[in-house]
Amino acid sequence: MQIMNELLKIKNLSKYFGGVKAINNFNLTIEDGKTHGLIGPNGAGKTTIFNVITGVYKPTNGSIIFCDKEISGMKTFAIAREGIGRTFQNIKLFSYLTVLENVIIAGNQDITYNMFESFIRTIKFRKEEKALYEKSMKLLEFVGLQDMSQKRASSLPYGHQRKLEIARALALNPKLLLLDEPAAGMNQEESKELVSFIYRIKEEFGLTILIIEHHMDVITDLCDECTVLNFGETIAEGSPAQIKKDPLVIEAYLGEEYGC
Ligand SMILES: Nc1ncnc2c1ncn2[C@@H]1O[C@H](COP(=O)(O)OP(=O)(O)OP(=O)(O)O)[C@@H](O)[C@H]1O
Repeated sequence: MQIMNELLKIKNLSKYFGGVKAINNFNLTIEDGKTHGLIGPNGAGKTTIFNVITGVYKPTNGSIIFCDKEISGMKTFAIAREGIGRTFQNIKLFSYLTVLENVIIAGNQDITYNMFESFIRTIKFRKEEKALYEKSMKLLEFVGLQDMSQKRASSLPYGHQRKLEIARALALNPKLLLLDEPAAGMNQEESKELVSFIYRIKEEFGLTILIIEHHMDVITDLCDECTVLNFGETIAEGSPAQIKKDPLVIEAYLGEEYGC
């Protein structure tokens, strides 16, 4: 029997905002190399799960083990350094900086020189700056934005801003990538293109992916497994084909047209 590595293990996770139980006793295991979908109606708690995993919120209860290490309660930058990158439902970029500067800032964790070394421009400083520039340009090339490297981030069309956000997440050298509704606002053709793009990223960077998405076609095409949430609790888990047949999921989320 093949033994898979558990990259992420969430145990009995809860996050309450006053009386609102945004997540209640949530459990999830993702094996290395898999793509896992997180779906459910608006307000089900999906983004809160991303925010707790990435340290934006401290959990009320529970544990998050990433690469055999407890990360719940750690600061956001420390969690990113452990190897978790993310994109946001509402794109978050430094809109007044250039496309290249946005990626360079995200990749800053590779830098080891100190302020004095940068002030006198030591060989170490110049070497690391060059490496960071080259890495950032390579990432931009990978996502197809190399010709726009000097443009302001805010001037890019929406689809390109999404790709820039992914390049920024990749600059962190993640093992796990969290994608929050990457196909939001896309038509069917654009979402198909996004699916191929995500497959390409996965292969090139050897990533494991947790994705929140309302487009069921994207979930079906990409995910090995999915978890369906409603009111902060898991109502179903399984392959996309299994959950599409689940009466609870049809009732709470998908509606009758998905029922098989
Ligand atoms: N900072 C906060 N303060 C208070 N309540 C919050 C906060 N963040 C989220 N919530 C509440 O937690 C619940 C889950 O919200 P969350 O944004 O995680 O849902 P979601 O499944 O991501 O929804 P959507 O699909 O609309 O993005 C909602 O009731 C929301 O109002």
